[in-house]
Amino acid sequence: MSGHGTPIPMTSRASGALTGTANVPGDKSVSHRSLILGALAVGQTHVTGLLEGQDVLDTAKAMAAFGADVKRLGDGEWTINGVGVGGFAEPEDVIDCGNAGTGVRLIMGAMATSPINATFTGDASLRSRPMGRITDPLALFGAQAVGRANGFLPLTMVGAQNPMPVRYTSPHPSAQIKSAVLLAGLNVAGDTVLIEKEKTRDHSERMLRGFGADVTTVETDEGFEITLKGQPELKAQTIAVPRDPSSAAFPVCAALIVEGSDILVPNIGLNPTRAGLFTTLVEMGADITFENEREEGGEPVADLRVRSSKLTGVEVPPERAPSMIDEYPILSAVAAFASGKTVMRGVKELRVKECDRIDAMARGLEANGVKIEEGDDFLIVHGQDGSVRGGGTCETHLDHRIAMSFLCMGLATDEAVNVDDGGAIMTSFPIFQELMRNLGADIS
Ligand SMILES: O=C(O)C1=C[C@@H](OP(=O)(O)O)[C@@H](O)[C@H](O)C1
Ligand SMILES: C=C(OP(=O)(O)O)C(=O)O
Repeated sequence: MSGHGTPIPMTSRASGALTGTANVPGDKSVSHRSLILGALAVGQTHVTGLLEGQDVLDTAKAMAAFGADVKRLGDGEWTINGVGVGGFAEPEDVIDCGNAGTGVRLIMGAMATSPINATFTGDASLRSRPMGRITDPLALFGAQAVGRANGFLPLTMVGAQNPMPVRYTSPHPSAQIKSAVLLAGLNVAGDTVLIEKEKTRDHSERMLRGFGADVTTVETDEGFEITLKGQPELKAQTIAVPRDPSSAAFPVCAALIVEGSDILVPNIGLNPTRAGLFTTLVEMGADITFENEREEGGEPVADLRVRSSKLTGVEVPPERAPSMIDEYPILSAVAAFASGKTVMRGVKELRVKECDRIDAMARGLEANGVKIEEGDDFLIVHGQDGSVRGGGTCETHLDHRIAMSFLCMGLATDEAVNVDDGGAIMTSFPIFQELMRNLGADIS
């Protein structure tokens, strides 16, 4: 688990052209959901391409603790023999979700409508992230969260004895809130309805349908209204996890800023609720081509060919934020090399991720000679037109995306860029350093 070991300082230096193929790991969101839905299904779910990052491994362990039979057959290949909706057993020990907000929040939802109790914890980062956004809607089903006065982990979820279906309007644009409510609704007779004002990633809806649940989405004046019919029998599935666009973002952005680069990033999931970064990069003048566009397992997929490019700052439309929420750190790093300002507004959700990502990016960029402006829900990066000083040490606060963003930035700065701790990279992209070095990146 990240955050419990000794810090791992890392450094990146100006590198020659990046070339070759970047085979990034499986999608983290789809991997968590494959394990959780597999555990709630009847029969054996077979998964290939599962991300074996620590976040997902912690979810696999948790599903075993709730009674599913979870087995690793080989690299990324897993089976889950599920217990069926309503079949979760009470775990004998604390569920430690490590660094994973998605893991803990979705699992809390999945168990909240069963008459069992479970105690959840995580690392220092996860123990400082808000859980009220999940425990509040789960309380409407009849589940109770008991724990610290500030609502942070550790906490015990006391599952509802007689759960009631819920109609809930999410106060934040969050797929984790939506997913927790829908997963809780599985074990409740009647319709559970979740309304979101802005569309967030829809992997839960797609995968629930794939497992046989009745889930409908309609657009109304209030936003997107998602209805799940309770107590379905979920049927085990065969799942090929697409590769993670949020991980692809790092080699893609590195290739854009390192002169002469030309790389291929195959098989990337391009679900429109996830692909906002690529739209933004193309608007900035990025030379990205989407080759072999196709559908795999119900998700759009393409191979990305990326060549280094001269970029111009843009104003990112705030309504695009949910579709690229995890990509603002790497976009901020790339924006430092553009000409002109890149304006990112409507991004206050960044303040409650593995760390306060607006603050972490702002401080790290300043330490490397980049001018920024920041506010409660915005960050503006003043592009240095291709020449960024570097030379700074960036604090990563147990946040994988902050670490990888600054390490990519350092591949094109005048002086080396240091991060104080790259340990958290293991949570989502365990082969990051090896993959980047194979492309020619100087990261040590
Ligand atoms: O549902 C998911 O798989 C995720 C949802 C997002 O979080 P929020 O729901 O908090 O926006 C995202 O940041 C996270 O990396 C994965
Ligand atoms: C925010 C992230 O993950 P989580 O919320 O699952 O910790 C992320 O991976 O960028």
